[in-house]
Amino acid sequence: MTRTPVTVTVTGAAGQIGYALLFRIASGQLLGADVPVRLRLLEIPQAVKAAEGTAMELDDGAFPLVSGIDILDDATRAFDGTNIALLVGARPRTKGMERGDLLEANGGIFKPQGEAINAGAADDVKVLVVGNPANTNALIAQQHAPDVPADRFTAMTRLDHNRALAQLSKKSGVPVADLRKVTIWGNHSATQYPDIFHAEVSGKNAAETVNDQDWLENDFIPTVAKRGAAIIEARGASSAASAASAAIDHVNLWVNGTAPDDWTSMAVVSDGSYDVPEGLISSFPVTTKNGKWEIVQGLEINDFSRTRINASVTELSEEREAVRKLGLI
Ligand SMILES: NC(=O)c1ccc[n+]([C@@H]2O[C@H](COP(=O)([O-])OP(=O)(O)OC[C@H]3O[C@@H](n4cnc5c(N)ncnc54)[C@H](O)[C@@H]3O)[C@@H](O)[C@H]2O)c1
Ligand SMILES: O=C(O)C[C@H](O)C(=O)O
Repeated sequence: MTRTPVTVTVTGAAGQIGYALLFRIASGQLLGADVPVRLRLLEIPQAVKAAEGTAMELDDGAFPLVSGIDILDDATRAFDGTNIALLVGARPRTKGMERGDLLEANGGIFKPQGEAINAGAADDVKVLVVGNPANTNALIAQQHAPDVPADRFTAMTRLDHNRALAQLSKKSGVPVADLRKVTIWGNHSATQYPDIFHAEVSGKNAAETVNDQDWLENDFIPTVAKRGAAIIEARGASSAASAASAAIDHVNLWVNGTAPDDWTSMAVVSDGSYDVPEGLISSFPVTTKNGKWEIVQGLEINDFSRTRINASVTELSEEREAVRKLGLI
C-alpha cells in the first residue's frame, strides 16, 4: 500500500460508541476502502486496559487498512499529528438526566482536548464532537484551539438527521434511498428542530406530500427530538451503534462530499446565517466538497420553522453563557 496512512484519534475508545465505531473505521467505512488508517485510542487511565482489549480485537480483525494502533491516556500525545479527531469520550446521560446536567461534568474534558489539538494536530485536522452536550463541547474545544480554523470543529447531528429520515420513510412509505434534504437545526437536544419543509420524497416536496400537520407537530418532531431519551429508556443505555454509524456518515460526507442533489446536517460554527448568532455551534443544512463544508443559503423559513429554530438557538446561547460562567470558555 503506497498511500500515507491517515491518523484518526478516537477518544472514549473503550466506551460503547468507541466499540462500535473503531471496527467501522478499521474496515474503511470512515474514509474509503483504499485509505489506510493509523488509529490512536485515547482513554482515561482507568479504562486503558479495556481499550487494550478493544485493540486486541482490532488486531484479530486483521484489517488490511490498519497500519498501527496506539493506546494512550495523554491527550497531547493522542492528538499529535492527528488528521481526524473523533471526540466521543464523555459521561453519557443516564435515565432522568437532561443534557444540560452534563455541561459541567463534560466541559472540563473538552478544554484540555482543544488545547492538545491546538498544540499538535495536523494542519488539515477535522474534529467531530460526539460527546454530549456535543454542540457546546465543540464550542469549548474550538475556543481553546485559536490556531486551528474554527470551521474544523463540528458536532454531530447526523444521528438526528438519520432518525428524521427513518421516520419520514415510515410515514411516506418511501425508502430512505429516495429521500433528500432533511434538515436538523439547532442543538443536539430535545429542542432541536427536524425540518421537512425543504425535504424531498421521491423528488417531491416532503411536507406537501405528507400533508399532515398533526403528525408533523405531534409525532415526527417529538419522536426525532426525544429519540435519544427513548433509546435510553428502552436499552438502559444511550444509543451506541446508531451513534457510531452517524459519526461514520458525518466524517465520510465531510471528507468525500455530499451528493449534488442532497445535503447533510452538521453542527458548525455560525456565520450569522439564518439569524443564528455568530460563533455558536449550531446545526444547519450543509453541503460538502473537497473536504470543506458550506451552509446551504437562501432557504425560505416559514413562521412555524422560525419559532422552533429560535427556541433551539436560544438554548445554545444559554449553554454558551453557562460555560462562560463556569470559566470553560
Ligand atoms: N451526538 C450524538 O448524537 C450522541 C449520540 C449518542 C451518544 N452521545 C454521547 O457520546 C458520549 C459517549 O457515549 P458512550 O455510550 O460511548 O459512553 P461510554 O460511557 O460507554 O463511554 C465513554 C468513554 O469515554 C471515556 N472517557 C471519559 N473521559 C474521557 C477523557 N477525558 N478522555 C478520553 N476518554 C474519556 C470513558 O472512560 C468511557 O470509556 C456520551 O457523552 C453520549 O451522551 C452523543
Ligand atoms: O440523548 C442522549 O443523551 C444520547 C444521545 O445524544 C442520543 O441522541 O441518542
